[in-house]
Amino acid sequence: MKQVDYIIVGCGLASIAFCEQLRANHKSFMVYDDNSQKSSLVAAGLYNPVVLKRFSDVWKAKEQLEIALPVYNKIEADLGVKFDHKLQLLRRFTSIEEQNLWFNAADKPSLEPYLSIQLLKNTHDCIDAPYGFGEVLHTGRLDTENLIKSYKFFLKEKDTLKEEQFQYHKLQIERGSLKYNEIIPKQIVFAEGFGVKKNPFFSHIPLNGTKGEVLIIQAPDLQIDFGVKSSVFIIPIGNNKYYVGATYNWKDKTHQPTDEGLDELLTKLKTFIKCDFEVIRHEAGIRPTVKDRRPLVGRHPKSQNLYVLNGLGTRGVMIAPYVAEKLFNFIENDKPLDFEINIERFKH
Ligand SMILES: Cc1cc2nc3c(=O)[nH]c(=O)nc-3n(C[C@H](O)[C@H](O)[C@H](O)COP(=O)(O)OP(=O)(O)OC[C@H]3O[C@@H](n4cnc5c(N)ncnc54)[C@H](O)[C@@H]3O)c2cc1C
Repeated sequence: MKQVDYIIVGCGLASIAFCEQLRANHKSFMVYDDNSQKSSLVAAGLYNPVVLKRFSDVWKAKEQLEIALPVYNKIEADLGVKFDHKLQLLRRFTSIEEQNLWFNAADKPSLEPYLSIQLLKNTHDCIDAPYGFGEVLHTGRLDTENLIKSYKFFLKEKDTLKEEQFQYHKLQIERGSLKYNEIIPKQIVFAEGFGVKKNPFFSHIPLNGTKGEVLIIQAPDLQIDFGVKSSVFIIPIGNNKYYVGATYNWKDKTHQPTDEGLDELLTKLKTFIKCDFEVIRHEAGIRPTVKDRRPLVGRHPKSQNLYVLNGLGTRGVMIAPYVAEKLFNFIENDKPLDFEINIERFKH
């Protein structure tokens, strides 16, 4: 038998952020991951404090970035791997009206630090952008695939990762004590993303799930070192490769990439990219989205030592460290959870 402070189910962005809380506070833990969900792996990993469709601010963007970036930078330092890449991000305008909306938004105090008031002209032959671009400031890309692979390796070396399915029916709960196979944890945090749908303890939480498909393309003539947001994102990832994404599908909950997804991405991409390219990867994942667009964090209504950390939606990179800190302080320091992230907000 092995006693640990925590079991964590899942090894995506939510789990990694919570593990970092545990490491910082000298708690022992064991992580289970079965590779059943792909959201964190296929994510573009962008962190960007502005909703670029409507030019509005992202919920608690400043606070989240202030917490998130030091967490990722600490992991980089501890693991000796670089994941956080600063990225210049340009919003392609499609009309004069859109340019005007941008400059109006840039006047708002909450957006002023993030929207440059310079109109950038297009100087690249391979891009069609007659109305130019606006630059979003303080943006970057977390290489989530590299982060997760490296983090799993790091956990494995410390014998704190089991690459297997957590089987809910094997969890024994007796008079408040937990036992799972040979592990006796004080608490369990479930961070399974869309996989929580199979979790009998938290299957009631209102997680919708939104499938997203993405492409990696090879485009030697494109030669850009900045990201462009138009009807889709195109983001340079090195060696003439670019990440293109993403689709939003609320009905299909499978992980398979589809012909429809491919068509949609290519059609949108070709509206503003004018050079040849080759698709070298096509992938899909399910974002753990929630109707009110807020995370799902909290304690099981009956079993006091079971917790959930989920609902990171379309912005897991920025939100994960923020909610992980909130959950840790709730469990260990009795700090109440904000109503807007607490699963109790859905109690009737
Ligand atoms: C196409 C796409 C693009 C995106 N782009 C961005 C972006 O640019 N920026 C951004 O911030 N966010 C982006 N996101 C959203 C982001 O990916 C999510 O918010 C985030 O990854 C959710 O992380 P998670 O850890 O909650 O869930 P997941 O990443 O789904 O991780 C859950 C983990 O739990 C494991 N698991 C589940 N059940 C079990 C079980 N029973 N036993 C063991 N393990 C289990 C799974 O294998 C998985 O590893 C994107 C998502 C998609 C799909």
